[in-house]
Amino acid sequence: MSQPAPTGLFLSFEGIDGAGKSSHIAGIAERFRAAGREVVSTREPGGTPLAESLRELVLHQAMDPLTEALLVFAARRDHLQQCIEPALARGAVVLSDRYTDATFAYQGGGRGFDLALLRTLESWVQARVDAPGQLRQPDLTFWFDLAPSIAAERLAGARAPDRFEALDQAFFTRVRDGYAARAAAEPQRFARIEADAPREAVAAQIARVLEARGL
Ligand SMILES: Nc1ncnc2c1ncn2[C@@H]1O[C@H](COP(=O)(O)OP(=O)(O)O)[C@@H](O)[C@H]1O
Ligand SMILES: Cc1cn([C@H]2C[C@H](O)[C@@H](COP(=O)(O)OP(=O)(O)O)O2)c(=O)[nH]c1=O
Repeated sequence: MSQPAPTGLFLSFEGIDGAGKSSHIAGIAERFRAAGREVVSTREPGGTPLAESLRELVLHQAMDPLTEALLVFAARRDHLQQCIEPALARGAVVLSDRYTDATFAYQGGGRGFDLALLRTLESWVQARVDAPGQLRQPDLTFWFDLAPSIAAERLAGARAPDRFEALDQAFFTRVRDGYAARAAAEPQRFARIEADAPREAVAAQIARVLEARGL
């Protein structure tokens, strides 16, 4: 008798720069490993050698908004094909520090790039081979929501800013609005985390979301 296909799980972590998402991913990975799951921790742009090269360009080279959008989607395509899809097919838990919601928030909201064109790129890049007509989207997205003024205070002096982190609070207000619009459009997929809470309280919110979903 053939075995049923393993069930992978795809979680993404989103929010403006400095919202605190990277601080919690290792703990979540540990939770799933302790439950016996294979965990693949990855990030966007990045997650494969080619996509990491594209990340360097996107974060550090000046370019026009269309070039930026095409590069983040090119990186995502390679990441999906080389890393995410094989991991999900093995039944692994994939934890991705950012995914496509970041493109809608940063390139769409922040840069003001045409959302219809982003949706077209999304439909090309994320088309599923195993499920025709469906796009590869996370099963659950944690949105670390935080006022841009607090994020800026956290990041001040914490690390050298890249092309995005150097932008002003008006940019991050538009990025936050971009996330809010994506969350409103897909409320079942999104879990909004009040990220201005202390670290332990943020971790407790995350644990409650996972428990509520039986994860
Ligand atoms: N809940 C929190 N309260 C205060 N500072 C935090 C909190 N979570 C993270 N930080 C700090 O804020 C900065 C940004 O956190 P980080 O996890 O790198 O954010 P992100 O990955 O969302 O950009 C780091 O210096 C981190 O130590
Ligand atoms: C995935 C993605 C990221 N970005 C931006 C958001 C972030 O500013 C940056 C990636 O940085 P981030 O993942 O926050 O890494 P770090 O915490 O190490 O700085 O890339 C986009 O503009 N579009 C995208 O599609």
